Amino acid sequence: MAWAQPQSYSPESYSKDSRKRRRSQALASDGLPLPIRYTNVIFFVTFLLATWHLLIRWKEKDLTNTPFILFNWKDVLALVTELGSFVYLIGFFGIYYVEHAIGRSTSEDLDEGIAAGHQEPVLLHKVARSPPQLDGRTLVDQEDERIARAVAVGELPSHTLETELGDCQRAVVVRKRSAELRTGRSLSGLPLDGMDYSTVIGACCEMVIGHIQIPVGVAGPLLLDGVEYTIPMATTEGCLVASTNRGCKAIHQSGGARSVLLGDGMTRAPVVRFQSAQRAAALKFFLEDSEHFMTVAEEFNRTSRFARLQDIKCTVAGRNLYMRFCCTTGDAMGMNMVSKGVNNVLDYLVKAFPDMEIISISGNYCSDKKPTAINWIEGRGKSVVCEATISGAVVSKVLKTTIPALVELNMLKNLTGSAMAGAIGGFNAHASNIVTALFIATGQDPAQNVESSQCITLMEAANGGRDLHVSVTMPSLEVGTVGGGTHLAAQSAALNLLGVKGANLDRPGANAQQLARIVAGAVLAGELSLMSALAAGQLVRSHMQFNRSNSQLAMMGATKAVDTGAKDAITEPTGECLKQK
Ligand SMILES: CC(C)(COP(=O)([O-])OP(=O)([O-])OC[C@H]1O[C@@H](n2cnc3c(N)ncnc32)[C@H](O)[C@@H]1OP(=O)([O-])[O-])[C@@H](O)C(=O)NCCC(=O)NCCSC(=O)C[C@@](C)(O)CC(=O)[O-]
Ligand SMILES: NC(=O)C1=CN([C@@H]2O[C@H](COP(=O)(O)OP(=O)(O)OC[C@H]3O[C@@H](n4cnc5c(N)ncnc54)[C@H](OP(=O)(O)O)[C@@H]3O)[C@@H](O)[C@H]2O)C=CC1
Repeated sequence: MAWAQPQSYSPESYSKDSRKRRRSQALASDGLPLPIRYTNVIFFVTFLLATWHLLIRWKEKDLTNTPFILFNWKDVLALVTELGSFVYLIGFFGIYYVEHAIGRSTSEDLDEGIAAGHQEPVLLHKVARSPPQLDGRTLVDQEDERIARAVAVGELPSHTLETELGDCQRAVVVRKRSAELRTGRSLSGLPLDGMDYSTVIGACCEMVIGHIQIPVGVAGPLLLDGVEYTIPMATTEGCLVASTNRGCKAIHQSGGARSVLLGDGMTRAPVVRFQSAQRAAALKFFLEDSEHFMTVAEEFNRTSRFARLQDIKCTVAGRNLYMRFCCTTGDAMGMNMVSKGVNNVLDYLVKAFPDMEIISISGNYCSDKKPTAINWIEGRGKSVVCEATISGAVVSKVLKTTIPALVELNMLKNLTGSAMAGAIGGFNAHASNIVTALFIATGQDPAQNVESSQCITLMEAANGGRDLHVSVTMPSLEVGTVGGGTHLAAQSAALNLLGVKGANLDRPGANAQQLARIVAGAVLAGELSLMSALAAGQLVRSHMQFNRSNSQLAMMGATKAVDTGAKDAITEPTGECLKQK
């Protein structure tokens, strides 16, 4: 079996480069969005000038026997400047460099790495104890095969490989091999090459053994709010990209789609318990008081430069209280940010309400990764509505159906059918298809497709029946352009294709909001096309063409042979099975 040659990564060079990069890219503050290296120089020079002026004046007054407390306007200005610069230098310059000189906690390092648009192999910094040994040799000097065997039999913990070897790429090679040895099953189809695993560890995945390939297609151009977008979609469902592409064409030929951002706020809802329902209600009323809200918001906001508390919605169940904190999160999707902020608030609240028992930081009233009515009604992440007016000619020529057929189908399927099924936000044909393909392509959290796909699709005849008005309303689109998997090379390329890569430096949050609009626009295209295919009785035929090709059929034949005969046995020479019985 051909093994990838591990690249060598030096922990020292990582930490030096990253610190330098962070120092050069960090901003002074929200209110002073200049790189910290410039503000440091400006305030340092101002401090020196003011000091120099005051010293000269002091000498003059001494010589002329003028009382020191007689100030002219220049002296007052110099004093104020001196004080201001001093506060800045202590508050920012001092703390910033002291923090970096003494080293920061892993999580803060990670936060800053992400802020700078990079992920760091944070675990690598920690190798500072005596090097681990295997058969009397230091681990790094051992053969990969020997280390893999040690991991396979439990002699060496698998999850410490990155730290012990100080090399993410090599750790992945060794772990993959150890999984083969332990199970006796081949992983030859799982690629190792083509991914920089140092960007994964400490940010996206643990116990890494490779990466999965998902084809990425493009649909479009999608004409949305006057701008053309090429939509990257990662999917294994043949026909999906073709369908979205057709929807984009119909929208484009009808003058484009328009979108409106209705709301923006990520939520986290802890559950706390009291001795009585009365006490639970007391905290609810406390938080509903605007003065208390301001104090709580201060506690929350100090945990991030971007997360800003907007609202707390409380509900009582017996003696338990659920508090749904909602905040803006800049260009990040925001789950870590909102959780960090809520943690701080809980620390504060427990001092004011010592009888409050914190059950969990998440009480499912948030609601993350579950289909719920609260997200559907209140919204979560970005709430977007997107619409288009499709001309009758395009409906018949591009979509191969009629306006009355689409309107009737929408009513009977997306509204009545979904109501009969008891749907929560599932009043659409396949919003999740487009949401998930775009989520995977752009590094979103794929599990959040659950609530992000909540959507109501509406279709009505317009302009006296000559045109079709179509819209999608999506209250819970949870997307970000920084954080999570957005920094990985492939995902970041997809964001770049859409023109929303990374943080928006001029208007923090604008990139993530734009991404949400694009997702809604692509869903509109997908809805139009699938609904048309259903109305025209085209669905099965199109899937036979794009989703069950000849090569697929051949593979299905092969699967039959497997079903009747040999199991998915190992074919690669992976050695004997070392699985512990
Ligand atoms: C497949 C089509 C688009 C053919 O549709 P068509 O109208 O026969 O195709 P056409 O050859 O006349 O081409 C029309 C346009 O479609 C696009 N198009 C056409 N072919 C391609 C292609 N190969 N690659 C890229 N784009 C393609 C392209 O824009 C093209 O214009 P052109 O560029 O030629 O000027 C149509 O039949 C269709 O949309 N079918 C529906 C498929 C679909 O939406 N599948 C989604 C999954 S279904 C599911 O999972 C959810 C479900 C169904 O269970 C949910 C529920 O309960 O409802
Ligand atoms: N903790 C949880 O309960 C859950 C976590 N997740 C996971 O959380 C991750 C996403 O969390 P999320 O909070 O979005 O991301 P991150 O945890 O990656 O946090 C975003 C970081 O980027 C910084 N940042 C820099 N520029 C910006 C900008 N313009 N706007 C916003 N932030 C900026 C933030 O700074 P600052 O430090 O100043 O805020 C913060 O440090 C995903 O991996 C997801 O899978 C998913 C669900 C639940």
